[in-house]
Amino acid sequence: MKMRNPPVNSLSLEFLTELLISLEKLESDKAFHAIILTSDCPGIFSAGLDLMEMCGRDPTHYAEYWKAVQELWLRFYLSHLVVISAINGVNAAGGCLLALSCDYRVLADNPKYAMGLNETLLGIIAPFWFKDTLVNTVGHRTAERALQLGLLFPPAEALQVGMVDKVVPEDQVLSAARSELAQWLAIPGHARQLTKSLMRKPTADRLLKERDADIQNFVRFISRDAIQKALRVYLEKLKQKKT
Ligand SMILES: CCCCCC/C=C/CC(=O)SCCNC(=O)CCNC(=O)[C@H](O)C(C)(C)COP(=O)(O)OP(=O)(O)OC[C@H]1O[C@@H](n2cnc3c(N)ncnc32)[C@H](O)[C@@H]1OP(=O)(O)O
Repeated sequence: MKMRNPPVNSLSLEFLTELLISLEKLESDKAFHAIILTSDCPGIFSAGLDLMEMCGRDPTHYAEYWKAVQELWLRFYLSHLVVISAINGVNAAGGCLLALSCDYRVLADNPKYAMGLNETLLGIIAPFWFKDTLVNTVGHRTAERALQLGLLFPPAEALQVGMVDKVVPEDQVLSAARSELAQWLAIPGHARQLTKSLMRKPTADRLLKERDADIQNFVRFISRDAIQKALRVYLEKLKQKKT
């Protein structure tokens, strides 16, 4: 599955919906057993959630958007397919969450390709299920430091903390993901799927139980004047970087 939403694969509502439909199609076709998730945007895996979806819109839109974000995470996190990410670019916040929801992560060895949950740098907060997904991957202490500081880890550090499983030269990201896949596909499917569910269901259930409250909380938070201002300032900084 190659993500293509130029220029930065930001996860707009439309793009989230496309990803969701693609995933559902693959999951419902018995011929498919695995997905390699990668990017078609040079140098960028994903810039995360689309800030334009969270800025200057009305509460109904925020609620619709957040429901789609939740849905995509739940589907990827609990997918019965083997999902491996071949991370071939910088990967921030919501994009990093997508990669963390995969079963295995291969990252291209380029110092520019940092990844992490950098929400605090924008003046916003990673929701509890972003946090849980990170804790499940790197452990509590590393996650606590990474989340508070909004750290984006370059490849060597991402490997060291366990945010990714393998770092390989850039031209080998896909082949390394394919080689890894062979090992996962050699395991009896039902045993692997049930084990995945056993490991992940408690984390997903936390959100499933509180889904509506989580949406309301997001809408309240993102609608605050101070948060809207912080997002506008951040977007403006991104634009000024060019001049
Ligand atoms: C309880 C409440 C909880 C609230 C939780 C909300 C959770 C949010 C999670 C998120 O995912 S927030 C998004 C975090 N993402 C980032 O911080 C990444 C921002 N982007 C970048 O750092 C850079 O763009 C890049 C990815 C490193 C790429 O750099 P590059 O120099 O190649 O491109 P740019 O010139 O910066 O960007 C091109 C173009 O795209 C726009 N853009 C970039 N990122 C986003 C984005 N996330 N959403 C929307 N638009 C984005 C950027 O503004 C440029 O636009 P222009 O019109 O061409 O100037």
